[in-house]
Amino acid sequence: MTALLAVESIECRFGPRTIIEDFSFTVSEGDINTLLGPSGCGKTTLLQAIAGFNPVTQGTIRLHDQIIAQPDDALPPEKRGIGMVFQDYALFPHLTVHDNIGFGLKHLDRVERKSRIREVLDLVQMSELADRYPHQLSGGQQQRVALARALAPKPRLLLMDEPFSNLDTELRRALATEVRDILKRAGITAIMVTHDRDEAFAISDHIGVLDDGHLLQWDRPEVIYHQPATPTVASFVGDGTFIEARVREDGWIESELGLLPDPDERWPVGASLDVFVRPDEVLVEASGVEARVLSRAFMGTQTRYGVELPSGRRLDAVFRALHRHKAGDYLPLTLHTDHLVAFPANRNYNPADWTVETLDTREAVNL
Ligand SMILES: Nc1ncnc2c1ncn2[C@@H]1O[C@H](COP(=O)(O)OP(=O)(O)OP(=O)(O)O)[C@@H](O)[C@H]1O
Repeated sequence: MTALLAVESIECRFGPRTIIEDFSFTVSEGDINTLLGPSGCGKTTLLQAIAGFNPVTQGTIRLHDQIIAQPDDALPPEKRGIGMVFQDYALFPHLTVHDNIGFGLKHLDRVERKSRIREVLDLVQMSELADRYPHQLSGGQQQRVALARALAPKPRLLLMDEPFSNLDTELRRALATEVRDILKRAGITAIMVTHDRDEAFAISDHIGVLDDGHLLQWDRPEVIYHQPATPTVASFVGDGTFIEARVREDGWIESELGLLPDPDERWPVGASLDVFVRPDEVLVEASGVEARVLSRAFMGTQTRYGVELPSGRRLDAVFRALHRHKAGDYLPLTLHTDHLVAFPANRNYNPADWTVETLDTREAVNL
C-alpha cells in the first residue's frame, strides 16, 4: 500500500537550534498514529511542519505523493487539506456548535452545508446540542465539537495536538477510545501528539516514540511495549526497573530475581545484560530471592509494593490485594515474563530520567 504521508529525513530548526533531525516515517491510509515523547522533545514542532506552520530545513514531506514541504518550498497550510484539533479546542465562543462546525464549509451551498454539519454532528453524537454555545458544554463535549469542525471539510489527514490534555484522567481515556471509534467510522487518517502513553495505546494503530528530536521506534503498540528498541523506549512506555544479569555457561540468564531462559540463544555466554522488570512480572514464590518490603500502596484490586533486593536494588511489584504484606516483611520474589526485555549492559538506566542517552544499534530481545 502506498503511504498517504511520507516524512523523509526532515530537519526543523529554530535559528541555530536543531529541534527535529533526520526524521522519517510513513503513514498508511486509514491508520491512527501517535507521536509519543516527553515534553520538549519536538512533537509539536514536527506536527506543525506537517500542517505547514513550521518550515523544514532538510528533507521532504509528501502527502498523496505531492511534495507539500521541502527547504524553501512549502505549500501553504490552507492548501494542504489537513485538519487540526488543538488541546484548547479553539472554538469560536460567539458561535453555536452548529455554526462552529459550519465555519470551514463556506465553499458549500446552503443545503450541502447543512447536510454535512448534520452528518458530522451525528458522527460525534452531538446532534442534540447543536444550538448550544461552547461555554454551555463540558470539556469533553467541546473537544468533540472541535473534532467535528476539523472533520467537516473532509481533510486528507487529521492532526491532533494533545487533544485530551485539558480533560481529567478518566474522561481522557474514555474520549480517546471514543475518538478512535469516530475516526475509524469516518475512515480518517490521523496523527496525534501526546506524552501520555495510556492515551497513545488506547487510540493508535502505530506509535512513534521520540526523544530529543529523534525517532527511536515506529511500530504497533504491542511491539513498542514488548520489544522496545532501546532502554529509553522501554522506560517510556512501561513502568519498570533494570536489574543486572549475566548469561551462564549453560545458556541460562542469571539475574538477581532468578534464572531466566534464553531459548533462542540470542546472547553469548558471559554477556552482561540489563533486564527490564515490570511490576506485574514479579511473583511471590518459595524459591525466590528474599526481598524486603519498603512501601505499600493499596490500589483496589491490586496492591503496589516498593521492595528492596539483597543487592540494594529497589523495584516495584504489583500483587493482588488479597495478599497483605507490610513494610519490613520479607518476601521471596521471582521474575516471570512472556516477553523478557533485555539489553546489553553498559550503564545504569533510570526510567524516570528523560536525559538517558540510548544507543540506537541496541536490540531488544523478546524471549
Ligand atoms: N517558535 C519557537 N522558537 C524557538 N524555539 C522553539 C519554538 N517552538 C518550540 N521551540 C523549542 O523547540 C523544542 C521542542 O518544542 P515542542 O513544542 O515541539 O516540544 P513538544 O514535544 O511538543 O513539547 P510539549 O509536550 O511540552 O508540548 C523546545 O525546546 C522548545 O523550546
